[in-house]
Amino acid sequence: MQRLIPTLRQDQVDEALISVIHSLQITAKEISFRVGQGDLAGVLGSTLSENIQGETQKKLDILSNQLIKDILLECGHVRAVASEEEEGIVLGHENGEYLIAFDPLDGSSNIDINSMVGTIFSILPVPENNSGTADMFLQPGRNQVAAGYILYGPSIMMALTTGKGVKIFTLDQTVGEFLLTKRDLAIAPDTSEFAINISNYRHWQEGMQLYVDDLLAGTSGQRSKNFNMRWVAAMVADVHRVLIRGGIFLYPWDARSIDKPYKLRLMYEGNPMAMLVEQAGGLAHSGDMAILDIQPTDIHQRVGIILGARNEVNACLGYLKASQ
Ligand SMILES: O=P(O)(O)OC[C@H]1O[C@](O)(COP(=O)(O)O)[C@@H](O)[C@@H]1O
Ligand SMILES: [Mg+2]
Ligand SMILES: [Mg+2]
Repeated sequence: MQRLIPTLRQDQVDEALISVIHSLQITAKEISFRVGQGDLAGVLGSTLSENIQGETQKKLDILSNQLIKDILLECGHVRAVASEEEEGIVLGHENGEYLIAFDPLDGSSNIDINSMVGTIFSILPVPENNSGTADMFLQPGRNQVAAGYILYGPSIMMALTTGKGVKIFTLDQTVGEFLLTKRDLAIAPDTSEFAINISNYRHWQEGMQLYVDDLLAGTSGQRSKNFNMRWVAAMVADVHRVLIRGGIFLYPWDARSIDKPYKLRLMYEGNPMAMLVEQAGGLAHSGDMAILDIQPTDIHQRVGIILGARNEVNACLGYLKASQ
């Protein structure tokens, strides 16, 4: 089986970008070791602090953030990083060619129950102005040169796209190398599996409620088809399932809180997952437009997410449109 770095060279990925991905590979090994040790490494549980989103930080959120930041900033090709756990950007090398936005630990609520968590990353080019401010990051996801995630599950996997399809690498813990285990992932256009946190039903727009009503009605409803539901409560794991066996994943607009109508973040959750999904032939939409076409205005902005099987995403958008 082929190793990660030679695979990237074969795909003619730029050496500077390979070096950034190599650094991410190191962080993956460091974090996965600590996740695996769990209580033995004293990494479970919450801290007394909150992040910029006002969410209580888990010990592993902080530790993963620090590890990724330290390792990426040592790589001479990183101009700056932006993280879910950092209010502002952190500058790296003045001549670095890339910007990395990341969610150091996605699915934080799963940490203490020994369930799936992951790291999500988005790699953007440094724009011409190279201003050294957060503005450098405010580029549509379409500009991403690479995106992916590391899933700390029963096995440790890296899903990666550099714009030439999606590949999955699995960490061989006996040699400490990520090996290519799947290539050319393709999401089937139709599905009968959906993922949404249905406890938010009463807060959704009418179109979303009607769409989910029809999924639940199965063969007795308009869709004349039964649907199955899954919810891991870690986007990284729910999207991984969509990439591997198809499906649709939704975290739509909801009216729980006026200043937070969306839960998930654009720069380090929506954009990287949207690039992976589009590269696998699926669709990724916010409810208003393709996620990758959104012009960001803030590194921590939130976004609606409807992604996965092409025909199913279009079916959902049809309900939203019809109820407007
Ligand atoms: O609490 P809910 O509605 O199940 O939300 C789960 C969602 O929240 C998240 O855990 C948010 O990510 P973080 O853990 O990085 O804050 C997503 O991974 C997941 O899809
Ligand atoms: Mg997250
Ligand atoms: Mg997180």
